[in-house]
Amino acid sequence: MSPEPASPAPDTAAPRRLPPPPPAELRYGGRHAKNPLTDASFAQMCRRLPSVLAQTARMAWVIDRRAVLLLASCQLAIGTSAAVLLTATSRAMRWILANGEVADRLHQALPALLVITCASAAGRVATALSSYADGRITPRLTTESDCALVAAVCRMEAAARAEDGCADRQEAAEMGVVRSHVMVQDATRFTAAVVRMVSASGVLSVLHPLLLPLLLLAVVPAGVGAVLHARVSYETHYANVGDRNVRQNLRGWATSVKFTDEIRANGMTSYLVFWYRSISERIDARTLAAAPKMLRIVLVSSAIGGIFLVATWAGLAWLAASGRIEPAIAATAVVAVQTALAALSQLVIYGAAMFHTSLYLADMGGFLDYAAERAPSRGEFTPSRPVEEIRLDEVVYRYPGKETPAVAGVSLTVRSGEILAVVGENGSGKSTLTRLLAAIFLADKGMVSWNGRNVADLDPDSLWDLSGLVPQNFAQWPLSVRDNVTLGQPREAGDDLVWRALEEVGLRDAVEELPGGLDTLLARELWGGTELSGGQWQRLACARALYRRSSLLILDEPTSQMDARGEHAILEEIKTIAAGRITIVVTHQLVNTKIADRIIVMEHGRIAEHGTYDEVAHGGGLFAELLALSTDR
Ligand SMILES: Nc1ncnc2c1ncn2[C@@H]1O[C@H](COP(=O)(O)OP(=O)(O)OP(=O)(O)O)[C@@H](O)[C@H]1O
Repeated sequence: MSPEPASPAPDTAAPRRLPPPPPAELRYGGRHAKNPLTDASFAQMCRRLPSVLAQTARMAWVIDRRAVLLLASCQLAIGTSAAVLLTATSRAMRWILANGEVADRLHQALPALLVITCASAAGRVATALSSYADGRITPRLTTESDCALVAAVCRMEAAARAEDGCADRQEAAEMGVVRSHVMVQDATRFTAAVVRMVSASGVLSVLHPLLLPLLLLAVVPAGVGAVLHARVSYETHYANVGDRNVRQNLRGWATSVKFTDEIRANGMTSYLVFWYRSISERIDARTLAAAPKMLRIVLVSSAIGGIFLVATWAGLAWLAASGRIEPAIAATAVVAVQTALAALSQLVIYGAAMFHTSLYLADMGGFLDYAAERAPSRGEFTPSRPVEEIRLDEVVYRYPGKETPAVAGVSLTVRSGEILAVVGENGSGKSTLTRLLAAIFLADKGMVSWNGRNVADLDPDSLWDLSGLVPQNFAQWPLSVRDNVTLGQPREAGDDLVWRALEEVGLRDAVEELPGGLDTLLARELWGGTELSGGQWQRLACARALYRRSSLLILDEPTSQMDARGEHAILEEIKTIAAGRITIVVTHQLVNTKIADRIIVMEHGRIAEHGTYDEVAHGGGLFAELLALSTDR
């Protein structure tokens, strides 16, 4: 007897591990937008400040006019109190430094001292009121910017979101929202500094014309330094946009409860931590590389400013020592120089901050314009109800950046009451076809029409009012069960319709068992939330589409996670309600296509076969081959 052939030994030796690959290098700079700093000169940057101020004022004015008026009055009060304070100081000094009895001199100086006290108090009150006004504007300003950004992204054409660089632009725009937290505060402090500086300079010029130019020379280098500093900082930010976008995305995935199992059971934790750290360190490296440059800017500008400041004090000492100004005037000049110096420093700091903010606001404004240009610019016709017929004529659609079209010349007509099944191998264009049928994408070539009218001429909101879609990757909204079904569009019949939709997908019992019934929050990661199983979530996604009772119902792999009972229930329901609507079912479960009146088989973006179940199952083509493979076990 010949020996049994030895079966191959199981491969028990663990393959040698290699170090994980570093995260891909992503660069935003220059490819998708122009760095605004490339050609910006210092003068151009300074010229930008009034427009930033005006932009801030305009944005704030829309939000709270009274608070803006209060802010403006406070700035005026702060400036006036500074001027009054300096003038009164000069008067008080004259008496205090005069000859005579101390009591007499103090008595004479008393009115001026009282004015100083009142001016200081008024200045403080105005400062307090101005931060109150800022507190009234800033939160709403940030909310407005944030909401504008979210709305712009939500309203863009779906196809535009796939454009190269769209996500990076969006990430850059997010920084504009972050900076809107400080823009009013920076603008307020900047204008307060301007007003205070003007008052102090006025007083100083009156005291001696030489003092002001010297003082300006002391602060201008700091101003140039601060703006150059902001420029380097923004350049670093700009270089980091791409990496920050990816990091932010990966952070969401790595820390989401939804992927906990996959990350752990596939041993991915260390890689994710390594990946996150690597990309963070790369961002840090760019930031740190800019630090010596920033240090040089600060040191050089401070040194030049310091030399001029010493010259200012020396000049003042010389004027006093040579008797060119009285000691009382010299004493006032000391206070005025200090005041003007502090105001100028603030002016420089907040001017640079505003300039810095203006760069981020420009990114945000740029993105909002970009998104507005990509908002649906379709016609305004309202589609006639119900949708009786959808027709595709030689429709072609290619994703941005792809060589070949995902749908490459499809002609098709579907009518109300019909169930159309779409099958085909992965990547053959089934989901893209459903996006074209639902007018989520507009055809690059050819035409999709609803009831004879080109979908490009129809108002998208009224059009989508007539459709219901269960996509392949449906959302698991962190909302209550009720809101997950109604998607924020409750009907007059109230919860009855919600329960009916849940019943139709066989989810009623499970929802009744939830602690809060329809009110249960479906988000385990949120306090008080609970979670459904994968199949239950899919049933809920189907319930959403059924609840809409729409003229067009599209189900893309609606039962892939369901048990046989759930799948059967849903297919039965689809058949029951098919009479009043167009139903499109995309599926890889070929047996499920038996419920369809017609089947189309997609291959490389085209319809390869087309007919009833019996016709395609026995046609000897791709469908028959796939069917045979699905039963070959
Ligand atoms: N957002 C996108 N951006 C770029 N290309 C895309 C995008 N979505 C799909 N594609 C490409 O379009 C082609 C068709 O994809 P589609 O999702 O329509 O296929 P499908 O038949 O639904 O596949 P599956 O059975 O895997 O769901 C594929 O080559 C795919 O890579």
